[in-house]
Amino acid sequence: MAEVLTAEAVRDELGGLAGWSGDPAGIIRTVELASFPDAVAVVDRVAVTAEELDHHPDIDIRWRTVTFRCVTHSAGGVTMRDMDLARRIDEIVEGTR
Ligand SMILES: C[C@H](O)[C@H](O)[C@H]1CNC2=NC(N)=NC(=O)C2=N1
Repeated sequence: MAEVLTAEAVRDELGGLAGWSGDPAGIIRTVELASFPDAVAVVDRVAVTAEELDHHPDIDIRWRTVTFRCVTHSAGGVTMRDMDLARRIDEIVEGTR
């Protein structure tokens, strides 16, 4: 099972993930899309990737603002699987804009 990262390791990893913040309890990024359908489309693409990875973010949609939170629930904290998922979410968001 993936190991929970230390606070220092999370800080280091977040240095390479623009727009993400957080700590070993979870990392989050909020993005604003052009419209509600665009926001839902991003979430739909993230859903496909999450199924591929068998790793799923917590997602909050408010009109055209989407917040993704990544934490490995089974491990009780943030692991490298969350960093990998965050990078994949970034690719999807940037590809939608
Ligand atoms: C059986 C399956 O691997 C697990 O239930 C997965 C699914 N997706 C998951 N996603 C996240 N973020 N944390 C988990 O612990 C998790 N567990």
